[in-house]
Amino acid sequence: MEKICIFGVGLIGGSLALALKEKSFCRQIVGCSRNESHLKRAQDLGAIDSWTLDPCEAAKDADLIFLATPVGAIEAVLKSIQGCVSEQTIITDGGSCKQSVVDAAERAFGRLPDRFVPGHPIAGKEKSGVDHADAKLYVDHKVILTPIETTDPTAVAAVTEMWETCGANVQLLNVGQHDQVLAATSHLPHVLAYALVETVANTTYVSEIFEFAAGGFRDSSRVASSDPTMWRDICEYNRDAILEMTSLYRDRLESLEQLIEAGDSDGLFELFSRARKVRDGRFG
Ligand SMILES: NC(=O)c1ccc[n+]([C@@H]2O[C@H](COP(=O)([O-])OP(=O)(O)OC[C@H]3O[C@@H](n4cnc5c(N)ncnc54)[C@H](O)[C@@H]3O)[C@@H](O)[C@H]2O)c1
Ligand SMILES: O=C(O)C(=O)C[C@]1(C(=O)O)C=C[C@@H](O)C=C1
Repeated sequence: MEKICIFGVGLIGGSLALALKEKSFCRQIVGCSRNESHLKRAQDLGAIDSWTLDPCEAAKDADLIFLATPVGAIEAVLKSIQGCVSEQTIITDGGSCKQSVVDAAERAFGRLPDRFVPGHPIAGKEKSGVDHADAKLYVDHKVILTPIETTDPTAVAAVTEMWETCGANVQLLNVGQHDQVLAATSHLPHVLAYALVETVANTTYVSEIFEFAAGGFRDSSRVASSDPTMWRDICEYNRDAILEMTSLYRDRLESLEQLIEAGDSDGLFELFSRARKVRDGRFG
């Protein structure tokens, strides 16, 4: 490819840029966002060759555009390039929920462009910004693409090749499946981690709790250090699937509370053993 354009050169966009540069996947990578200092930093770190604050300037002549802003900004970005992007240009994204991105693209273009390939790398960190970008972030991680019936298969193949160049394994899912599965595996754990830290932060012994916290609290709360804008947007744009999971979780927590309250040691042992078996069976 000649030119790749990345909107939002933070952790996800910056990591993609670094990986593609390492493999010489394209001749030039152009960054675009609203924040000049982020773009300058991305250029200093060697993630992008050049940058502009003008979306049309960035998108013009691009072979591929990657959207790596928070999901709530995707519609505005698409609207800003809608009149200046070639029909041949492949557009893809890394947003954490997919129905909202498909809806945003339909609103921006009037219909989902055939060469728009919704995507989501299942890799990341609780740190955001290009300073935390890493060329190896996607190695041996899955990337989910959620094309619809009208998506051009050659665009899907090109996006697949791009991710495989970064060392990722690409899999296809439909949009609804993606949003439900990710609500369970990623969005619920983040909501729980934020709630856990909020719970602890409002207890009397908060300073002692942080002082004496070892692996348990650190591991369970790690993702509460994630970017609040990103997670605000995900909760807004995958609302229904997340609420379904929080409701199931609340029921399970209540059953657990009842077992503890009743001193039901057999019940507790069975529940913990079942959960451990399920987790060990998949993650070892
Ligand atoms: N962080 C993760 O672990 C992770 C993993 C997979 C997918 N994602 C998704 O990737 C996307 C980016 O996340 P990130 O962690 O790289 O965030 P980040 O904060 O590191 O980077 C986001 C970038 O977008 C830019 N930006 C914000 N609003 C913009 C706008 N209106 N127009 C143009 N640029 C704008 C910011 O300047 C920033 O450089 C999000 O949609 C997120 O849901 C994140
Ligand atoms: O490892 C982490 O810190 C992450 O939060 C990564 C993680 C996840 O939940 O697994 C976060 C959001 C994504 O959209 C994909 C990956």
